[in-house]
Amino acid sequence: MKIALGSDHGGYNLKEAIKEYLEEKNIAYEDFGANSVDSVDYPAYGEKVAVAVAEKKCDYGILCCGTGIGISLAANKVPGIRCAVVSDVFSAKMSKAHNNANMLSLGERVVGPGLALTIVEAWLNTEFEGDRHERRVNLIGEIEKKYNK
Ligand SMILES: O=C(CO)[C@H](O)[C@H](O)COP(=O)(O)O
Repeated sequence: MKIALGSDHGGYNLKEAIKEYLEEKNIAYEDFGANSVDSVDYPAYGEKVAVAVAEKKCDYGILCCGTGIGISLAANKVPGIRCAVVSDVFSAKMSKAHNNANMLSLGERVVGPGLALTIVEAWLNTEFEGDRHERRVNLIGEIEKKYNK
């Protein structure tokens, strides 16, 4: 399993903490930046990570910005991406189990590092349940196709 990671300046420190966590767990990752807390614009980082996931260069993507919102909005513009902004463990599990989210987005200004890493662990360790949820996820894909012409 390989994880694509990205952040803006507002999520940089959380991204670094997630890198440490992944290293401890021997999970491979690729860091698409940002590379410091110097101010940058989040859409480029959301896009880079989303493209790596959509093109299957990485299995999953994890994004961080101040709230997790802006960078996820950018990622969700890339076809095939289902990026969930999450700040609790239940939603993290459900975003994978029911929504088959292939990307997770966290807000460094919203969740502390302890909770954020618990969310990452829960998300990575939850499987998509398929069945009726597969039908619904496919319907999301149909909407995407309808408007991406
Ligand atoms: O959360 C974010 C986007 O959703 C950004 O991290 C946040 O907007 C950056 O703000 P600032 O430039 O004031 O540090």
